[in-house]
Amino acid sequence: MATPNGLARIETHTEKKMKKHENGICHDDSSAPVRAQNIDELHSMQRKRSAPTTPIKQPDGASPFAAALSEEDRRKQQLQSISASLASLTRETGPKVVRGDPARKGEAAAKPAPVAAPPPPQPHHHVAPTISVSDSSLKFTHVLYNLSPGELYEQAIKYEKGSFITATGALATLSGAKTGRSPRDKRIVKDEAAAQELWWGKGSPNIEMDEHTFLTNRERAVDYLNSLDKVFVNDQFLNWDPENRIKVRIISARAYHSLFMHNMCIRPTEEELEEFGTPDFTIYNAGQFPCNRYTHYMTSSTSVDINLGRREMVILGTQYAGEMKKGLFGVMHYLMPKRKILSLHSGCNMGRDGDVALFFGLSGTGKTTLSTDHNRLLIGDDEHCWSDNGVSNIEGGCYAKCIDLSREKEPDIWNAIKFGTVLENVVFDEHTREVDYTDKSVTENTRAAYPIEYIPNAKIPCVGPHPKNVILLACDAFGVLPPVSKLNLAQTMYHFISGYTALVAGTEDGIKEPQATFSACFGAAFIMLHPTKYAAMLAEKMQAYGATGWLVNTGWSGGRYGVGKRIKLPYTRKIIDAIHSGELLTANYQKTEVFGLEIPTEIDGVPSEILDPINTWTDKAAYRETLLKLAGLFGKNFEVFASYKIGEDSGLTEEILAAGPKI
Ligand SMILES: Nc1ncnc2c1ncn2[C@@H]1O[C@H](COP(=O)(O)OP(=O)(O)O)[C@@H](O)[C@H]1O
Ligand SMILES: C=C(OP(=O)(O)O)C(=O)O
Ligand SMILES: [Ca+2]
Ligand SMILES: [Mn+2]
Repeated sequence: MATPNGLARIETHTEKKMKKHENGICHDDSSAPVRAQNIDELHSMQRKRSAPTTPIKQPDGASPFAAALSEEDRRKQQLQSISASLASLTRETGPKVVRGDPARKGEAAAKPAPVAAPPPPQPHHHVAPTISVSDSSLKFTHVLYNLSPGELYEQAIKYEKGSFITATGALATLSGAKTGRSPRDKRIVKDEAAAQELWWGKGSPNIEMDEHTFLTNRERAVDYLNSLDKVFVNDQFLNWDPENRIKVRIISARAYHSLFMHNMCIRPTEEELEEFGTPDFTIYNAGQFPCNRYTHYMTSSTSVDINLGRREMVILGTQYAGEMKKGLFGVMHYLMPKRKILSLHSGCNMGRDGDVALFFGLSGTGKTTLSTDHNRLLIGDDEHCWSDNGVSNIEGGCYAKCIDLSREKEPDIWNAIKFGTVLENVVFDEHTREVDYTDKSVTENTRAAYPIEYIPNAKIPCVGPHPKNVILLACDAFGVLPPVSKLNLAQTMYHFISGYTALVAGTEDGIKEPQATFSACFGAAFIMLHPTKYAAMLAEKMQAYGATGWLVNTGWSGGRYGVGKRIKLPYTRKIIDAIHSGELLTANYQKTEVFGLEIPTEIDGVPSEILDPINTWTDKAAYRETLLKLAGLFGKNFEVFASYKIGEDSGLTEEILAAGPKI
């Protein structure tokens, strides 16, 4: 049979099966037609109704009817709890919250609003008189509760400008004007307890604010969130140690923030969600809305406020998602030491034989990169606890830097950037959606946030035995620290308290060039107590469990920044391999001048000449001068710690003081 253009007509498989009816019309009745009467009905068939969030536990003999009621009660309780979280402190009730997407009309919104719970007790007298009626009590706030990544993708793409799906399925988004943390805008309420317990004053990250100002900002955030059609609520956990798990609630305005925390915190199972109850800590993220400069203490339009007494954190004026995860980390730095548990700004992994290593270091020094090791099990990349039971990850995800990311050098991180992953501030091809990881147009601090199970050899649950190696990472922009040194306990403490690195551009707002920084405990921005408190706990644990300390320079070699080059990642990996395997424990060592560091003379797979940095510098006089300059900076930085005792043992304090560089 020929068609008008002369080509033979192709007979399809279906045509063959078609039967000719009497009236001569063809029907393809090989499959039953859809049962929908119209398009709306067809669309409604596409989505299967979720089973109740939790399987209903039925006590013996209870009727299924009673069980169904309790499921409804449970949902009502959940909404009441969220309504209470969102309650203004100056109005009588919380907002009318309903579950579901306001865009999906006829579902949740049609139902009467549940009774709002009363706000939490008001501890302070300076709260304004109660006004019982306002416009906000006439509207509904839709709650999008613990949405799945698919649902959050759709919310982001529909409603948040700058949200796109990349070629590998990640959700690319923009964090707005802030592309890094704002440590100078982080404030802690200095109430009586906090005044006594926390570290205040010179060197401390804790900038004070009073309770009244906190409540002013909290009200600003709550009013902003309640003025929206919908808010996202995440109920999740922190800390894989079941005895010390913390329940967190994150209330945010953006699907981006909800998906970020979905990835970064521990995701509850349906059963765990059923028993969630009241959160231990709540974040109000109103990051798109600024704080008010007329408010006392406010010095910019950004404020990240923590109130330990109220167990709340308020974010105004920054959408950088890292504020949430690092804010909670600060809270853990307060809560855990109270329970004699050491909180650590470190990555952590474990060998197949159960040998655990910690990787301390400031932003950009390699915690995420080096703890993600194809030959070892990943426990976590950034935040851990060390208790009498061993180590546990605080988080449920990783937050990797993506600048210059390559498939060859970091295959596991590369492959984790897929459906579900949040990609912040990256640049991609408009059409192919291929990401250009070298592009710094938006920021140098481009990031990927993914659930830890996206790393193929993640250790789930993320816990492990006591660490064998404690690796201190420093990205030395001066290029004078050796690629690796073995430390005795006093040296480990000296370098832990010093927390030296070159702060790499981007992660903190306003830093454009690497610069030398000292950050106590490799995380001064997050610690709450005096650094010596954490140092004493670390010393005690390292001694008790016989861990060895190492100092690894992941920074420059052959000259300072601008002259030398960053040590090649494959060499650093070989060094780390030699630490894990035990090879470096038995190597030959020599001692460096000034810093008095023990450096190995040989490591498998690493050129021996780079092990002593002096060999890599052509200008030896410049090397010595730079070495002395850095030693001077260390000495000056340590002065403030010289008057503190570390632990019960004054002998250790003396040793630590003596473990620094000699000029
Ligand atoms: N020798 C090296 N060791 C570790 N990281 C390196 C090295 N050279 C370059 N890098 C890069 O430095 C960055 C380290 O960042 P990351 O691991 O995210 O740090 P952190 O988790 O401590 O903030 C990565 O982008 C990594 O590719
Ligand atoms: C998110 C951060 O972590 P890091 O850079 O240590 O990975 C940060 O410091 O903002
Ligand atoms: Ca990291
Ligand atoms: Mn970190």
